[in-house]
Order: sequence, then structure tokens, then C-alpha cells
Amino acid sequence: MTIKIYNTLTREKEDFKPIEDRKVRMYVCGPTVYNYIHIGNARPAIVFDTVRRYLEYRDYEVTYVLNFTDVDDKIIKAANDMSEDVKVVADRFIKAYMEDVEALGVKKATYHPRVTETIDDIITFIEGLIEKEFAYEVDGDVYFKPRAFEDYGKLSHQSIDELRAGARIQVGEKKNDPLDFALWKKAKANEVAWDSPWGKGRPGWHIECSTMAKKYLGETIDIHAGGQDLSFPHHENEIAQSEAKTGKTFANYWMHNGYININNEKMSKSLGNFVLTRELLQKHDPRVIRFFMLSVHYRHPINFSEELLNGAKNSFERIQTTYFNLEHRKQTSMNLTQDNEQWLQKIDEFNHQFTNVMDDDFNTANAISVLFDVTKTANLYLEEAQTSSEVLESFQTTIETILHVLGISLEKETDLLDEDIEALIVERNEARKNRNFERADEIRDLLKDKNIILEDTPQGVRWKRG
Ligand SMILES: Nc1ncnc2c1ncn2[C@@H]1O[C@H](COP(=O)(O)OP(=O)(O)OP(=O)(O)O)[C@@H](O)[C@H]1O
Ligand SMILES: [Zn+2]
Repeated sequence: MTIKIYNTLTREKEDFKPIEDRKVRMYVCGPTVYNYIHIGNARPAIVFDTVRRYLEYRDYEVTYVLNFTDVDDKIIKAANDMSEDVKVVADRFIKAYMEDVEALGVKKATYHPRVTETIDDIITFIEGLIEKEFAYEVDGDVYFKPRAFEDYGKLSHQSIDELRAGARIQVGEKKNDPLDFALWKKAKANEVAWDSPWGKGRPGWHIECSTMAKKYLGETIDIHAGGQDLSFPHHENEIAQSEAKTGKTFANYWMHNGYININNEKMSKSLGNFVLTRELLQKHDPRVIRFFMLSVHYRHPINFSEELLNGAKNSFERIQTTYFNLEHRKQTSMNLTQDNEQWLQKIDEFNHQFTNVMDDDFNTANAISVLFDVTKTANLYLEEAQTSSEVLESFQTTIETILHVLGISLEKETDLLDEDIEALIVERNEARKNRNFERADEIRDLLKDKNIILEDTPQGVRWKRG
């Protein structure tokens, strides 16, 4: 089967055909680093990391670029408010971003370029656009003319006249047409600035991504991605700049993730209705946060609530418990061969199902359903009087593989979380009450393996790490 990607450009699911065989060039718009990220900002980081992981799982070599917007109005304002240097503020929040997303299992990009390190390339890019008469300078500012670019509006499916109706020239703007947007902004007094052919200034927002994508990935790339709010005007403008400059298609597939909402309203810094990723990470296992994010298809909205997160926690724990039960059972299993085929065949079907649902526009929600089916079937197998290590291992490999593609690791035996241990103790007590001594012993041995010592006290069972 081929991978299908929903392309915002055509509004259709299309077969994925990379420019170069087995290679993928992928660009994801990164954060503006003036604050800690909220979990809405964490969503594109997680979903596109998962897209990358899946492409790698399907044997593509992915070159992945995620930029940092480390100079813009918001950062300058934040730096002024804190009486700090723009660079100090940007560095602090780049570091914080990397810590947060790393905790969430996001792999480092192949390249993490910053605007402030790409200024020369940006200037060259803008010069090219002026030369081709897609852009013009007015008193130290440079603007791009969407009207000069025939296909303007193709990504957001709007005509230039529809767009014109909504556009206004703001006070102080020197552009000729309300649709024109800034490529270069003349520096205001005491603002961080770079020399350019148009005097001191800094780049506009959209030009940075066109420049960085070209610099690190080439003139035509395979996948360009970001949050849904970026499709217009940011990505529309990126297309106009890049295609005006090169005369070639900029990106073949445009992917956009849906919002994380709070009470059905987009989570955003400006509305103040946000949950910081750092704060959530203090209260929850990062793997549960990631599992929760991926339990909804990336294009659908997620209405965030603690209840949903707790639901994800229970689901994830069920999977983990099965995995550890499989692990433990290996000690008492044999090299049986009878009935193996039948179970191995089922497992094989699950592997196929996983690929099928992920091939269908990276449907992680369905991938998680497959994972539940694997778990349920594994639990049935664990009820068999005799089990074979081959089948147990095969179940484990499937669980591990799916979770690995989703960017979720299974905790090794020794790093069991306190709450996992407590849940196992409760289960053991229940088992004893129900005279299911076999299960009770199994749990005792499982904990012993993990170096957890149980003590029966008059107040109940106490535990400590050995
Ligand atoms: N509520 C949300 N749900 C999903 N993605 C979001 C949400 N808010 C922002 N994003 C995405 O996060 C990424 C980083 O965005 P950026 O740093 O520009 O934040 P932002 O869009 O300015 O956030 P805010 O709207 O809170 O100011 C972008 O891809 C953006 O589309
Ligand atoms: Zn961008």
C-alpha cells in the first residue's frame, strides 16, 4: 500500500510520491520563542514527529527541518518588558522548547535553523524578488505584491478579490496595496537590526520559512507542515514568495494539524486560556500526554480536559500492564509449537492493520485502536494454561513497535512508576481476596523482579525499592 496524505492544497487524500526515491524533505514551522509553549503548540511538535517516525518506519530517509523564529515583534516586546536582550530571551525559550518537546518524546530535527543566523540568505532571497518585480522598497521597508503572483490564494482556496475585501492598510504602513505584506521591516529606534541594501532592519515573518526551506531542503520540498492557523496567511505567503522566486512548485504536500481547544475555543497565549506544557509535565507522565494527543486524528480538534487525560492514562496503563505480564510469563513459558501458528497469524494481521491505518493519512487514533486489539488478544493468550515464548515475544514486539512509531517508550522493569507499583499491589490484594493465588503470586514475583520489596504490616501492604 502507498501512504496517503491529506493535502490542504487539493483538499484530497493523495498518494504520497516523494521527489527522490525513499527520501523525504520535510519542513515544519517552529515556534516564536518569547514564552513557554502551551500544549496547543506542543501538538504540531508531536504529530509531525510521529509523521516523521512513521515515514522512517516505512524506510524513508527523512530530512526534517524545524525553525525557530527568534526575532519578531512579540519577542522584541517581551525583551523590552523584561529589560533583557532579544537574544537572551530567545535563547532561554529555545532551550525551554527543546526540553519540553524532548520530554514528550520528540526527536531533534535534522536542522533547527534560526532567523538570526539566516539573515544573509534572507536578504539574497528578497533581492531576487525585487529583481523579478514581485517586491518593492518604500523608505526602508520591502513589500511583496501578491497581485503579481498569479496563483495567490491557492492554498486557502480564496480569490484575490475575496482577500482584497477583507484587507486594510494599517496606520503607518507604507504599502501600495492592502494585500501586500512585509519582507523586510525598517528598524525602529533602539530596535535590534541588521544592515541590508534597504538600510537597517529585520526580516518579516513569512520570508524566513521560504528561505530556510530552500536553504536546507532545496527549491521543491515534499512536505510542509504546521498548525491550521498557519495556512493563511503564513503558508499562502510562503508559497507566493518561493514560487515567485524559483518558478517551481514549493511544496508538494501541505499538512495542517487541528487545534487544541479549551471549552471549544482555540487555546492561545493571547486569549489566556492555555495550559503550559511544562506545568502539565509536572503532573503527568509525558508518555500519557503524548498518548492522549495521538488518540485523536491530527486534523481533528481536541477539546482539552483533565478527564480526557486521565482516560488516556488508564488506557496507556492497561497496555503497559499487558506488556509486563507478557514479559513475566516468559519465565514460565516453554518452547511450545502447538497452536503457535494460529496466534502468530493473528499478530501478523495486527501488524498489517497498523500499517493500513497509518498509511491512511497517519491515523494514530486507529493505530491506538489496533494496539488495544493486540492487548486484548494478548490477554486472552495469557489465560491459556501453557504459553510459548515465541508467541509472547511476538506480542511484545508488536506492542513495542507500534508504541515506538508513536514515540512512546515502555518503561524498563526497574523504572516502574510509583503509581504502577501501587496499582499492581491493589490488583494483588484483589486477587488474594478472590482466592486467585496464581495471579497474586505472579504479581509478587513481577514486583520482586523489579526490585520492589513488599512488607505486610497491620496497616496493609507497604513497599519500598530494594
Ligand atoms: N491551540 C492550538 N492547537 C494546535 N496548534 C496550535 C495551537 N496554537 C498554536 N498552534 C501551533 O503551534 C505552533 C507554534 O506556534 P507559535 O509559536 O507561532 O504560537 P502561536 O500560534 O503564536 O500561539 P498563540 O496562538 O498561543 O500565540 C504553530 O504550528 C501553531 O499553528
Ligand atoms: Zn513558516
